Amino acid sequence: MGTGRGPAVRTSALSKFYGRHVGVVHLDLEVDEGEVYGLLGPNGAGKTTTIRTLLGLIRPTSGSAEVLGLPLSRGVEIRRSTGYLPGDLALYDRMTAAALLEHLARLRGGLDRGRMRALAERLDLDLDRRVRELSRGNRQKVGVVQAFLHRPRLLVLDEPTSGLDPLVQQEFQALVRESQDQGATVLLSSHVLAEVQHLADRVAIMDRGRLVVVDTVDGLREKATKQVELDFACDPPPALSSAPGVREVRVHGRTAVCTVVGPVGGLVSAASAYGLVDVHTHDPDLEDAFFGYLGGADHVDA
Ligand SMILES: Nc1ncnc2c1ncn2[C@@H]1O[C@H](COP(=O)(O)OP(=O)(O)OP(=O)(O)O)[C@@H](O)[C@H]1O
Repeated sequence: MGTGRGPAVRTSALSKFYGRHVGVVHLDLEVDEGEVYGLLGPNGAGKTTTIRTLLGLIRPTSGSAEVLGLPLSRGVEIRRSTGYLPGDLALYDRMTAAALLEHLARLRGGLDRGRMRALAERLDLDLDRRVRELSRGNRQKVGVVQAFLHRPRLLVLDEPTSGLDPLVQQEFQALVRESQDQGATVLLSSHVLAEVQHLADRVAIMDRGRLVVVDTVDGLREKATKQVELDFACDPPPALSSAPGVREVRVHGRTAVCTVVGPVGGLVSAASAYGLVDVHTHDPDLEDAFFGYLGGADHVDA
């Protein structure tokens, strides 16, 4: 949840069309200062368009937004106070990682060499290699270091863990948490639902340029569908399909697999009158919420 310090990002009816093509439509977002906010959605949902618009890198077709209290027309100042990791990271590749990071830091007004070395060490990045010699994941680490290096008030991270191995992803998550502890706001776009689930206070789900829902991770979880497996001593009773929250029942021998929204208590007490032997539930993750909200649409390829 937010900290009540007011929004770090606020958009009002923000729309971006690329000619006739939809980028984002009528977007009303509010990210509180100090919160980690997840932007989730399938390919083409408009996450990158939203991010690039907020940083003043592309102009909205209509609507307005404020980032750190500044209107989008003050993009240079917005970018100076922001650590931005683009999804399509392109780096000067003739320099060593250290030289490139020093160069980028100077453009922002100064380099904390100790912090650069510490971040590189945590992410296991060799600063002395030329960028073009680095693997894709190691280049991504250079992108992560440059985003966090100047301890920005706002971090905007577009698909940040793409290409990072699981250990480095854990370190990245620790970095996000530390930044939040130090007061930073973090806007994080991702296809990796598990990553957002562990980091985000709130999540916005986008689809085809539109905001589908904004909720806390717990709120999404409550509304998500979950699978409940009920084992019976004899054939499962047909009455299960009319129990509270049950959306679907599939029967395999003496087991009924029920798709349920909300608490499972009603289903379990209905089942207990019919020789219920055992219950297994699978805790829903955001993937279930995601599919629930998008109606299980098959265009979702997250
Ligand atoms: N430069 C452009 N010209 C035309 N259409 C564009 C351009 N950039 C983005 N779009 C379109 O805008 C829509 C939103 O794209 P965007 O890149 O913002 O989505 P995304 O959620 O970041 O997707 P992904 O997860 O694939 O990166 C898509 O339909 C895309 O085709």
